[in-house]
Amino acid sequence: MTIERELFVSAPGKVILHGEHAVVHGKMALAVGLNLRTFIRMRPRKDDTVLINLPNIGTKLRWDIAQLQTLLPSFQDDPQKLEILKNFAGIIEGCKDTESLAVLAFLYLYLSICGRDLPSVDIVVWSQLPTGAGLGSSAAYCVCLAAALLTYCGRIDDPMCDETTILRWSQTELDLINQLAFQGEKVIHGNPSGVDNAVGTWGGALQYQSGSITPMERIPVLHILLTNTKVPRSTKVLVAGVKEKLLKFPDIMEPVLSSIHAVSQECQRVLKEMTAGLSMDHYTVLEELIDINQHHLNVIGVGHSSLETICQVTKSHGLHSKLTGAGGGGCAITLLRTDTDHAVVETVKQELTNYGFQCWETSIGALGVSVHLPSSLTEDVREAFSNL
Ligand SMILES: Nc1ncnc2c1ncn2[C@@H]1O[C@H](COP(=O)(O)OP(=O)(O)O)[C@@H](O)[C@H]1O
Ligand SMILES: C[C@@](O)(CCOP(=O)(O)O)CC(=O)O
Ligand SMILES: [Mg+2]
Repeated sequence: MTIERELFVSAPGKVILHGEHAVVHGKMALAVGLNLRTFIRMRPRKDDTVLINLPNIGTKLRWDIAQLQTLLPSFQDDPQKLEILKNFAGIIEGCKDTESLAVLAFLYLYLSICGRDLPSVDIVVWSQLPTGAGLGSSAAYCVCLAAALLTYCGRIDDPMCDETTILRWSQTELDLINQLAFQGEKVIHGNPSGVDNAVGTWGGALQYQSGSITPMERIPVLHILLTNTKVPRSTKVLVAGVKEKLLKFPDIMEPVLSSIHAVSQECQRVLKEMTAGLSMDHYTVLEELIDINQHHLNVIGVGHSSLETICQVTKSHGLHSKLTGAGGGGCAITLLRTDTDHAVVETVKQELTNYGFQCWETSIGALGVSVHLPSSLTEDVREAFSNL
């Protein structure tokens, strides 16, 4: 039974503190939810069509449910036949970004495997996250779609059972959302580790390794400067490049990935120690780990001159930075100490902005995937959706 009301769902972006790329090869990553979110609004329709509006990638189109159903036989044979979905998503509208629509088609058709009818709905996805910048926009998109579609078709409960503001699902339901979102990430990334959709689902801070998710119950409030180089890049291409290098130089690359794993472990130990009593020595270790990991990420081939500029500018002011996410451009994080002079931060932000980068201060840790009452949405989100 599909729900017959407007549904608002959101999921956070993420910052990987340590472990990007190594986590694809079975090492540990530490990742935290980011207070920039992706939102999906789903409204019932009665005309057997699906209206899709994805303003962040400039895509707006309509599918007939009947068109989707023509894909079912081949999809049910082998859901991994993603080319069918990409062709469907691409040819129908000549859309430049078929991955997003292929994810949508994939998740829609997955509902049929659950024995659910394909609902006729109006879907709008709008994000506060820059896409393709290393902040997990793809995962936030997949988590929102998975949660909204599973709720809409009644596969998981509608948490909006009473009129409170932000509600969430049970652990079992969150597991299902995460698994389906991971399938969506495979369409976009090709070979994702699953860390991004895990953080999008559960939020907070977590340790991730080979599918095992360990929430980091208590971590200190870390302030970071997030800088977007605005250099576009594709996570899928970068992940494939690291795999190629690993196959070409296994004896050289494996020790580097193992060292990144050790950096993640040491960072986790220090963060835990900080919750028992914070000292400036802790920050010194965190800064050393950032420098070591950034060096390793350059060695495995995912650095970029724009990221090096961020490292040099911040280092000239005594701050330490590393890329976050797939690298090759996108975003970097800079650790701000509790005793970092605000004037220094402002100077650094100005210098980085002069390079054309976008900077914003934030703190780590954000709520995972959530349902919202329209009245509980913040003004900027309400304003964005009012025009869509
Ligand atoms: N809000 C959105 N609407 C539609 N598609 C999105 C959105 N956010 C992300 N995507 C999809 O995810 C892709 C970016 O994923 P990726 O390369 O992994 O970068 P990121 O670091 O942002 O996760 C986009 O090209 C698009 O296909
Ligand atoms: C590079 C990687 O470790 C993180 C990718 O993050 P993003 O898509 O750039 O936000 C890939 C993965 O873990 O799936
Ligand atoms: Mg991604």
